[in-house]
Amino acid sequence: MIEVESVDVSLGDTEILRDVSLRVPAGEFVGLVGPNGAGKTTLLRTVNGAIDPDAGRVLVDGDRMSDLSSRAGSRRVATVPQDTGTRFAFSVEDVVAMGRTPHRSRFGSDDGGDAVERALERTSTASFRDRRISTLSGGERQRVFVARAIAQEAPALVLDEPTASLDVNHATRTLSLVCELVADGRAVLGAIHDLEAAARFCDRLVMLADGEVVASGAPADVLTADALATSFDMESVVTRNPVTGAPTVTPLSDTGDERRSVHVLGGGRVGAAVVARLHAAGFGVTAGPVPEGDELLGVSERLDVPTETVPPMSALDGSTLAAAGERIDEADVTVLADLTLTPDGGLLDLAAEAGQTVVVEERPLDERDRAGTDQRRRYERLRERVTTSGLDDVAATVRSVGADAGRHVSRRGI
Ligand SMILES: Nc1ncnc2c1ncn2[C@@H]1O[C@H](COP(=O)(O)OP(=O)(O)OP(=O)(O)O)[C@@H](O)[C@H]1O
Repeated sequence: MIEVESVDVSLGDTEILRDVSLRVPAGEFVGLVGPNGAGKTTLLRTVNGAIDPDAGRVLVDGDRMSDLSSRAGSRRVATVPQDTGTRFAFSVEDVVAMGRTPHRSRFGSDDGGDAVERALERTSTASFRDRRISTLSGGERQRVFVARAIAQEAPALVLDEPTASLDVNHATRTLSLVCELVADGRAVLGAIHDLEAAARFCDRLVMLADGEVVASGAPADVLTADALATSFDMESVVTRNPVTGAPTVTPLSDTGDERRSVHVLGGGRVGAAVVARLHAAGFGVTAGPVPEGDELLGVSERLDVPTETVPPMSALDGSTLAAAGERIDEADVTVLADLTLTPDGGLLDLAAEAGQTVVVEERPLDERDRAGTDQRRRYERLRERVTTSGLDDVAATVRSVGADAGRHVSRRGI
């Protein structure tokens, strides 16, 4: 168990960490996220005993790190550093064997058995065991340092950007391996820049900004658009990864000059993505009507996109339809974003009045179970009328919604 209690750290004249507290119980993987310069590396170096805090304390398995000798400290905490560059011409096997140093007696004996062998196997580095570490690629070298940390057999592990130089396959394998080490009962604290990977593999996240903990808890509670805006100074949309269920952060670029105006009819996941894309691309966006609680509303509130709402499950009344109709009239283009076919067809009537229209669908129409035959026919007729001329910029922007999510985007519509 790693316990960080009200730690302050200054380096030179600069205060780097302020009143930082966190706990990593055995069997838990806690991810440290935050912008460059937030103090993640400094915190990890305080946890592994390389830096003594000016105030507060770090305990590992109940003992204060600053009270332990460096040998005893290394038996408690193993580290995978951010910079794995080395000037020395050690072999891979030598580097992994260094993990055993804190376990060796004064006479050089080590009762760790085949710990080095097992670490080489687990990290798939055995095949280049005799190579000089300096001849490996950055990613291969990083795996060797993970192997060294495994060979160290310490109950706590700190990782500073363990996947920074790894390709997507090795990054996933390395983090899966870290999860196995956690399942074995280790306490792991890792700084991870890749927010999606952090959300997927970590049990909890701690967000650090400007030397302070600004959020901590389950990944979905920490990776909110608000917290990301405050800490990383960026607008983003947070959705769920359809495969892993973990939060996915999509940073939005600066909007620049406003382009043409677009009204988005529809909602849900596709509608939310369409609004975010169009807004990011600089279109003047309006949306609605959508039921309160719709996924689109979360995005439009975040981005200040004017959006009509109706109570959930209620029929669309005349004034709501009239207000939405006005928005459509004012817009240059209307996007039907996975339009739900409401029984009363109110949205279809609105869409039918729209001038230039782009259709984005999550599923082909014939898979829609909620649509009655009449609505389907009207929707099909609507699609027949969809214009494509002059829509290139809007269509290109929303087409990527379909491509990104691997979904169907109506060819006829765009
Ligand atoms: N020895 C030092 N003396 C003074 N300031 C330092 C020293 N080492 C680091 N800093 C500063 O402390 C701050 C935190 O650095 P740290 O490396 O801990 O951040 P980080 O969150 O790990 O950043 P990154 O994501 O870029 O790796 C930075 O502003 C850095 O410039």
